[in-house]
Amino acid sequence: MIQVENIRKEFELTKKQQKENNTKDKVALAVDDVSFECQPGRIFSLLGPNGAGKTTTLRMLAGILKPTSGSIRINGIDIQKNPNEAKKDIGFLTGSTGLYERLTANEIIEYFSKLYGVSREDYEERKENLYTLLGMHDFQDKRIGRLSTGMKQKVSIARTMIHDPKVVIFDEPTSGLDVITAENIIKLISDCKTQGKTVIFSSHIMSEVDLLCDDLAIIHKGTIVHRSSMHEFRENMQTNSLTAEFIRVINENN
Ligand SMILES: Nc1ncnc2c1ncn2[C@@H]1O[C@H](COP(=O)(O)OP(=O)(O)OP(=O)(O)O)[C@@H](O)[C@H]1O
Repeated sequence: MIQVENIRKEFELTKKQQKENNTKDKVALAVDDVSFECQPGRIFSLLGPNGAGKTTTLRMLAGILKPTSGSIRINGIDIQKNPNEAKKDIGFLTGSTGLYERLTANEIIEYFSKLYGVSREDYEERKENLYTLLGMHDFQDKRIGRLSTGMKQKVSIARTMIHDPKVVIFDEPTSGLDVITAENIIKLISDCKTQGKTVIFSSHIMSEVDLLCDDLAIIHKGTIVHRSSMHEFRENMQTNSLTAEFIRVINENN
């Protein structure tokens, strides 16, 4: 379970950033008073246009960024008070997940499984399942530096899942992937739900959200402008498609 209460994130702007953003403000407010809950066995989608605050929010949930104010609890554990404990339960996938270019996929997956204290038996079994699902056997011994963007994304996903986290946070999980791999990621996310994990992912692809999610929040300019179950969202639509409805909600809050 993820419980988010009134989180806010201000970034201090450098002189250069002030110039680039054409502002005299010393801080930029990226996330403003955001609250929501993600339940185990359900998939929550954080939707929003570019620059809405999705990545910033997810990075705070994963304990990588500190909120300026507000609180986040992962399975009841306050991530700011007990970061190490809370992070044991989290798998976080982001486009900027760093991979050591000189290591192979196998070396990276093994390294992270040891870091999380995964037993040899569990490691072998999970690795085999993930490699099969993601189609990773062919390049498992190649150095990361020689892999394509999509292959690197697969290694990042396997790395995120090797310790079998109870809470899974995916920042635009299918971005940059071919349709076959994207389908496999969708299957992986849906399997997480079956296994009773708490899943949150960010996206701006409505078809993906439609396929997967149980609950959604739409974020715009750092603020939550809609929050409901997917069922309620569909029931109350004022337009004839999910994409049109997403755009309508955004425009209404411009
Ligand atoms: N380190 C930073 N310093 C200053 N401003 C930042 C920083 N990181 C993000 N921002 C600003 O915070 C806002 C939210 O950014 P964020 O990356 O969370 O958006 P997003 O919804 O993930 O966008 P996208 O869909 O384009 O990835 C943007 O206005 C962005 O410019």
